[in-house]
Amino acid sequence: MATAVNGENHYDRAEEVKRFDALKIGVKGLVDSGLTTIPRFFVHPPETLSDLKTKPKSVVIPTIDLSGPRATVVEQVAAEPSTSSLPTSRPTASWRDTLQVKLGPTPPELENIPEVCRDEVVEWNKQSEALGERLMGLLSEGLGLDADRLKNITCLEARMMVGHYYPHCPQPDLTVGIASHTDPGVLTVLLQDHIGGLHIKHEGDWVDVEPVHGALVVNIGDILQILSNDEYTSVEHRVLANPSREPRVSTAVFFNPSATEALYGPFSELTSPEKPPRYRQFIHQDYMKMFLTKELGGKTLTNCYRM
Ligand SMILES: O=C(O)CCC(=O)C(=O)O
Ligand SMILES: [Fe+2]
Repeated sequence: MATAVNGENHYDRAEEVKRFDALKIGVKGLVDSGLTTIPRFFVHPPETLSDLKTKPKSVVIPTIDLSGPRATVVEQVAAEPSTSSLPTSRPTASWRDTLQVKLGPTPPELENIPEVCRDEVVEWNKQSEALGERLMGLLSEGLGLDADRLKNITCLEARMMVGHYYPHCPQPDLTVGIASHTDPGVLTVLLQDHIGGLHIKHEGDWVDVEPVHGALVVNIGDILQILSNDEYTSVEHRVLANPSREPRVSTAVFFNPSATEALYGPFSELTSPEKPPRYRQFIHQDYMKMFLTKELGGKTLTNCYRM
């Protein structure tokens, strides 16, 4: 809504967002209503939009075959390229709808899941739990630690599944599907469909993560970067607003520690006088509170605890 203040157009963004939320139609509802221009509160600032038009660099993102010999897989996992630049948080509206389901150690609460995909959610919960355990074993071994090291500090126990729906965006140059961020947890297992639009930052450039049929995308999160004392680096990523007529759907399973009152910091086995810890220790629930209340003042979680 535009109201005249001192003869100038005053835009009350918070009020507009509130009115949109109250409609409870989501972005899909807007698109279904035949909208051809996007509401102003979805328009991102020029600093976000300027590099959307730069063609992403073509870099082959390695696909690791988990059925290969264990030592080879560990080597491949440990040698993964890391990103060098760090994002700032810019909380702005995104052109997508989401559905969140809390997973293990308790089973998903079925009443929150639309009936049409309950069986799939329950099955993917099982599969992703097993996959998460395998990946954490490989990532632990990649650090030269016991395969159970991450599991033993509860990194498998608090999982969250998020379903993203990115409908067609009539003005994809003015907004984003998800703004640039790093995932705050230990790791994320992402299943994307064939539409595309996911970018990661690699050596300062945006790189397109082209969908590979039958492959999952695994993101290192901020906690794993801290635990590994920077041996692994959390990956900055974003999703473009979807220009295609066909909606894009993705499912992310986030792995987080369940020991909310425990202290986390770089693994002591990885630090020494020559390799001092690069991060302060923190209590996990303080960390999550900072993430959820966005008290980061434009910093990433890794930057907050970096010494
Ligand atoms: O939809 C995607 O491909 C990415 C989703 C994502 O980055 C997230 O949920 O944190
Ligand atoms: Fe993410």
